[in-house]
Amino acid sequence: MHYVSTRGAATPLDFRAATLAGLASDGGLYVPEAWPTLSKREIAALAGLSYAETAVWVMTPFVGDALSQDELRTMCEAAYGRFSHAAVTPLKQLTHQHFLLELFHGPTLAFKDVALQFLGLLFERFLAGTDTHLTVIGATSGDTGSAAIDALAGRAGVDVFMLHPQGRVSDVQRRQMTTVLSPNVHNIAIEGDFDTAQALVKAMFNDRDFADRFTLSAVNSINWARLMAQVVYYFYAAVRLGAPERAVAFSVPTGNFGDVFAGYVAAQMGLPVARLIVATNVNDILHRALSTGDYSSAAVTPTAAPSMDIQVSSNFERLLFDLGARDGAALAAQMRGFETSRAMRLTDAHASGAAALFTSDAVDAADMAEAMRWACAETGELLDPHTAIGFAAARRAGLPADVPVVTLATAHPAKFRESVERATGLRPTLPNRVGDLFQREERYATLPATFDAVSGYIAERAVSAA
Ligand SMILES: Cc1ncc(COP(=O)(O)O)c(C=O)c1O
Ligand SMILES: N[C@@H](CCOP(=O)(O)O)C(=O)O
Repeated sequence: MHYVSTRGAATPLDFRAATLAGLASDGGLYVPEAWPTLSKREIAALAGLSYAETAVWVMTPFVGDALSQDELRTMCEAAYGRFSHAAVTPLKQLTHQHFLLELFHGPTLAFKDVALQFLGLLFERFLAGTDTHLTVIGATSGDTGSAAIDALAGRAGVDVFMLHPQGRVSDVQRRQMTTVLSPNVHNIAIEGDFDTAQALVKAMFNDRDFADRFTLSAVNSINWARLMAQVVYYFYAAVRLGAPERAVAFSVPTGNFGDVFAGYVAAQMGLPVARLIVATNVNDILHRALSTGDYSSAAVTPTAAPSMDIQVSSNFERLLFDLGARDGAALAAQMRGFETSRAMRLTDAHASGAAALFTSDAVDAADMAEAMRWACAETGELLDPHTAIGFAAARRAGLPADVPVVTLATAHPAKFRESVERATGLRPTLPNRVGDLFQREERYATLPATFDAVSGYIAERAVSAA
């Protein structure tokens, strides 16, 4: 399997090289040269398999010969062995039609652990026996950062520099990052929003001298391996609800469009997906794009669902590439225009292709709180603000009653205790596994949101390849 860039100009890479590279050298994102498919019989055979074994079968076609199947199995067992629930991502039924897929039983209590526990092991495996030292740079609106740090802290051959928007993540999210004091972990609070942090990360990748000097790599969903590992839980949930004989809909709280793009990949692989509901908060660029064709970015509004406070959704580029006949040169021109004007209109092919699978909705603060109250009163479940947005969109999507609708529960409610308590009157308790988070020492730098400040800080601390 080879990976091509959405902007068409970078050399195609195999799985190992694409994983280590993160972003393509032409500024695009890697996608498989073609979607592998699973037959109906192969999908049916996933029923009853453990999560780790499901992951082996879903990821094998993407990995190609970069790992033997036994190696892949050992890595999946180790990654998912760290989850606190035997099912890894359990399904919970809320009503006749609605289900929650709980993705927050990993070490840092959000869905990012599902991919990052695996990615940490992949980096270790691919670096073993080489003298390469990776400088991982990432941007987080709260959850990717802690999951990546948990997966990479103390690992040989890797330093991680994680940028978060100062004051715009919850206190639990911040502490999960800043209390990890391993020498290879470097937290940076930037004086700006998540979009600015993500743009700085991309700018450092696009500075080829800098990228080569420090052997940059990515843990955000710009890294294909992240998305590949997220495809697995769509299969895992759907076969439990009757796939491949029955189509299942998913409602996905969305910011950077990575999680829901993984659902799109599952559908391309042959999973019968009735609908993908893209649920945003008031930072609704994706809802506007999918409902009106207007992909134009406004200033980010801070909300109670801070991990989705995003107005430039990096993985949307992957969808545009696939729906636009994989014309990298045309997309590169379109993306350059967007980078200058922060505005873009979807083509007819983009709009009609997206409409075939995606529905979208933007959920405001009042409707989010109402979804939390309803779930608590009627089902006894405490939803975190992101999950509540997905659930609100799922309930008002109006899908036929015989279509099961699975809302991805992307974070544990205790990560957002204040918001949950405000809506429901109940304060979720932090699971024991996060321990004495509020007693630990914090360490992070605060920097202006400029390329020079951040790249200079990294250059002083990262290991140079030269
Ligand atoms: C808890 C939570 N829910 C939803 C999202 C949105 O996911 P994505 O960025 O993949 O669209 C994020 C951030 O990525 C998150 O941390
Ligand atoms: N919500 C994310 C933002 C980064 O998304 P990613 O999936 O591209 O890593 C976060 O919590 O950091």
